[in-house]
Amino acid sequence: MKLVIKNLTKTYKNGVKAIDNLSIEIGTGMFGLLGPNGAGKSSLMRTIATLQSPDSGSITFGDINVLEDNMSLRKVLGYLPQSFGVYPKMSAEDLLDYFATLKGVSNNDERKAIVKEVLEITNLYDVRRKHVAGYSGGMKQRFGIAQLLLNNPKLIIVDEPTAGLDPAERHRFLNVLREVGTNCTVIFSTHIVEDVKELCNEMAILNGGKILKHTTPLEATQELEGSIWTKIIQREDLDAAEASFNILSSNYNQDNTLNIRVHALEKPSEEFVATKPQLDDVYFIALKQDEPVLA
Ligand SMILES: Nc1ncnc2c1ncn2[C@@H]1O[C@H](COP(=O)(O)OP(=O)(O)OP(=O)(O)O)[C@@H](O)[C@H]1O
Repeated sequence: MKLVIKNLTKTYKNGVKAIDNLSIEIGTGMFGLLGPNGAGKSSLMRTIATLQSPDSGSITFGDINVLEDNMSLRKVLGYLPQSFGVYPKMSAEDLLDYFATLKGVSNNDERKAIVKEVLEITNLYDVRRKHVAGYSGGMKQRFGIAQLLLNNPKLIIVDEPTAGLDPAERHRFLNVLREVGTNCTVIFSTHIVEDVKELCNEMAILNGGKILKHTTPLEATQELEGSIWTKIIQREDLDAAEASFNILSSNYNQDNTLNIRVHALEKPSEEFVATKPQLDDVYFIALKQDEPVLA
């Protein structure tokens, strides 16, 4: 089923335009919504999840008119907000059983089966009797996925789920999401480029409430083939290099020199070496091109 968003706009009471005439179509699979803090990712996700209304525009999911028929969308929606709040001192198993009851699964055996299934998918079965309140950050996020799977959603929205997770937990979480996302639409927001690279078959870069680019990670990096260059410079030469070249990023080497990455259609100068484009380059170029031009 396809999610189709047309001309969506949302201005908050304080005058911030968080979504700015945004249009996009998202099909089945893992979709990464990448953008810096304040880009409007949460505003967009809350709007799709029917938790807030836009000022104008339309959203449809398959044949559901999302803005006019909130309830139909909620039946097929699984949503994991940025912060899930405080958990009661209940075991994962009991809490999921409770959530399943709230979601209308009244038959005992049916409830037991679905709770077991979601615990297995999220790799929490072995710790099902532990209190969720005592879970690590990564386990809590996986529990968040377990609860949203209870109603067998067709559209899953997860808002910056990897923020604050250590590398091992992040890896485990992404694996769970990958498995879950094989036959439904998953929209996953993040400011971590690596998340999108590892997980998503399609992506958009969002800034200032607008889609700057809608692409696939593969296409986006292929487009830059032959236009990314690196050079090692002395630390004190960075300002001069910034004035002369279109620097996308710079990394310190152990000897205190810097490795700069530059975007240019032709070799910027003799000492530069061509290098393979990365998804970070795509992200930085999109954001740079969106910067206001100062007079
Ligand atoms: N309820 C609100 N009232 C007023 N302004 C808001 C509200 N929610 C968000 N904003 C503002 O709207 C803009 C977009 O915020 P949003 O949270 O959607 O971005 P984000 O990309 O999710 O960022 P983050 O990663 O920091 O959550 C920001 O300038 C933010 O301060």
